[in-house]
Formats: sequence, structure tokens, C-alpha cells
Amino acid sequence: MINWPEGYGRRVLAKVDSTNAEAARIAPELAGPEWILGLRQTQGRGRRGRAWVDPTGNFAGTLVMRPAEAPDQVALRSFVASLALYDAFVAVSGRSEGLALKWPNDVLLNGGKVAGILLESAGMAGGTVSHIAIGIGVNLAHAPGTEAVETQATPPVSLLSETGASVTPEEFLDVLAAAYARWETQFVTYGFEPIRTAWLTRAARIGEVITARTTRDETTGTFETVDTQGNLVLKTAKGRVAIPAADIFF
Ligand SMILES: O=C(O)CCCC[C@@H]1SC[C@@H]2NC(=O)N[C@@H]21
Repeated sequence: MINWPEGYGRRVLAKVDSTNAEAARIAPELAGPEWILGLRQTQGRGRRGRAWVDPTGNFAGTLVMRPAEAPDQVALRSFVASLALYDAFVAVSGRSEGLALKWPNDVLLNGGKVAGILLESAGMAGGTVSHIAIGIGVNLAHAPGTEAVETQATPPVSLLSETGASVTPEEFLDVLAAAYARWETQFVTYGFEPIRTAWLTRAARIGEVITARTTRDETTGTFETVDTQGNLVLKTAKGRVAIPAADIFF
């Protein structure tokens, strides 16, 4: 273990249903932030109720924390985690070429999805959440087949296939945890603005026409920015639209 960040716990499980489910189980007893790594995950879950396919050799991990914060503040952690992932990929592959962040919380490598984040929070008490689970899945060694993803979704790729970098989940955790701790310190010290600025410099398709799709509707427009609440801002024929949650299609 190299440079493990002070104050963060680390547990490695040989087999788990979902590291996010494990996070919810251990949250009540938590003394401080804790990383959970699942070497084998049998019921990985993705965003919007989708399953997350997790072949052995890929990274499945969750950071569980109990910040005394309101839900809207907590939700901004997906940008913190995206930046940490970006830095971790640069550290393990030695390059930033081809890396980009896709709103709200995917990492792209050479145009394919190499990592996704599922942020879950629970248990409001006195206006703050009782815990958050930042679940991170990284295709280190294997990309799931395109049959595992929706039509028109960004095709999955793996770090190994795109860069030749062979990294174990444990090695990736060490690098990711250190990177996350650095961005988390920025966030709690200076707020969302430096995170937002850094995220935008790494954003995919900024200034281009994209489509944001929810279960109810679809909006197409020019990707202008991400606002101070983390919303996607599209310039459309009807004016500017701020979108809090959606899937993006290029
Ligand atoms: O849909 C997405 O892009 C988000 C995928 C998140 C998957 C990770 S794997 C570790 C953690 N545990 C889960 O059950 N899901 C997340």
C-alpha cells in the first residue's frame, strides 16, 4: 500500500453482493470514511436501476462516509470522485491523452466508457443525510460486451485494451484513494467552485450539441457548462435549460 490517505479506512472483500449494499450495512457503525473493495461482486448495480457487470480483474469499490450535509451538497461528490478517477487513470497509465469526463459521472477513454459512478445516499435526519456511498466501477482489464449496454450508449472499453496498462484492483484503490482525498480536501476547504472549474477543463463534448434523456423527456442543445449546483446547462432553441439528472447521448 502506497501513500494511503490518513483518516480513511480500507477493507477488501473477496466476494460481496454489491459494495454499495455493503456500504449501507456498515454505515451505522462507521468511525470515519471507509473504502470497500470487492474483488468479486455478484450483484453490482449501475445508475437508473441497471445491472453493472463486473468480471474478475475489474475494480468495484465504494467510499462510504457520513458527512453532516444536505442532499444537494452530497450529490456534488460525484464531481469530486470523477476528478479523482481522472487523476488515478493518469497515475497508472502515465498519460492524460484520450481521457475525458462525461456529465454527470462517467470517465471516457478514447471515446469509450472506462468507469462509472453510482452515488447513493440515505436516511435524512435533521436536514442532513446519514451516509453517502460513492460506488465506482472501473473496467481495468475487461470491457463488458456491447450487449450489456443500451443501444446508443457509449461503448465500454478497458484500461488494458486502450493503454496496455495492467493494474490490479488493489493497486488502483491505493492510487484512487490518495487522489480522492486530495480533491475532497479541496471541496471541503473551498467549496464546489474549484471542483467545477477543474471538472469543466476535463469535460467531454463541451460546446458541442448533445442530447440529455430522462425517463420522461429528451432535450437536445449545445453543452454550455455545468452550473454551481452541478446541473448540465444546454443552450436550446427555446433558451437555456438546466438539467439536474439525465443520461447523455452524443
Ligand atoms: O451505471 C454506472 O455507470 C455506475 C456504475 C457503478 C458501479 C459500481 S461497482 C462498485 C459499486 N457497487 C455497485 O453495486 N455499483 C458500484
